[in-house]
Amino acid sequence: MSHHDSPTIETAVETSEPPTTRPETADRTAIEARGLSVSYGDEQALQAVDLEIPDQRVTAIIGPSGCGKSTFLRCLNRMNDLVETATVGGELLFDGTDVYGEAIDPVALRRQIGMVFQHPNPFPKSIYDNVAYGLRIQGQTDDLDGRVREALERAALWDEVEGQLDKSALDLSGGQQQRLCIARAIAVDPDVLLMDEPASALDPIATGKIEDLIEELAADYTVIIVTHNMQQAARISDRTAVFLTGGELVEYGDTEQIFEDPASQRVEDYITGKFG
Ligand SMILES: Nc1ncnc2c1ncn2[C@@H]1O[C@H](COP(=O)(O)OP(=O)(O)OP(=O)(O)O)[C@@H](O)[C@H]1O
Repeated sequence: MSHHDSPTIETAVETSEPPTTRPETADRTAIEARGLSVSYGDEQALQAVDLEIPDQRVTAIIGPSGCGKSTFLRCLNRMNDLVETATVGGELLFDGTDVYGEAIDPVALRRQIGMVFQHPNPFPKSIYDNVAYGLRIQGQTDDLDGRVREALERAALWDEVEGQLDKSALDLSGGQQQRLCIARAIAVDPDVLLMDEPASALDPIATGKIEDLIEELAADYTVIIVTHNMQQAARISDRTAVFLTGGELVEYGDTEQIFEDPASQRVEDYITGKFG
């Protein structure tokens, strides 16, 4: 731990505004990693990560390319199961239950821990059918219209698509497609939303809408976002975890503290753009 004599670190971000206005209630832990390690074959991608992620907050995962951000995210809903060479060690608890324990059904887990990807990936179906998809699979078809509408409202898309739900999802703009993917993810009422660079393929206006939406979603969901964009992490997250090369979690804390007064010199160098 290094200490700074002067608080005047020139960071690349503007952090004078508090990132959220949500009431500060005692944080409940939604996800806890204890010594979580991941390797792909011989290559270690995460090194014994200890991390407690609070419920109903936005947690940002930042760090340079290849530092294991996506790997960490993909552990949380066991997407790494789909990578043959991946081995996972240590412990990962979701609401106190071992995510890699025998009692866990990965399909059921992914219903509780939804995911939104970098590039919007709606199905080549209507707007309605995209949102209804998971609900139909789960047999939750009573008041389907109402549920579809509610998900679109929560994803801040309803006003733009009302009256045209039969239109193909592929005819929407990129930003609308991403909000549709968020609607599709929240329609099945998950607890956690994982977002892997959800705005990096979007223009600034569409990005702003996604950022506003993410802050709103944290009222109901635990949101974990991987981003390359430090200003974005500073704007929308409550907590920030900084991973550095080799899959090491170097620092984790309140976003304001991480950006204004990081404990680690390496994190300060990364945030101020000295590398990465
Ligand atoms: N499916 C895979 N098979 C083998 N190696 C992988 C696989 N996925 C990731 N890796 C390796 O694991 C390390 C961490 O990758 P990961 O994608 O988690 O990093 P990241 O921080 O998300 O990177 P980026 O910011 O570039 O998306 C990298 O060295 C990467 O090459």
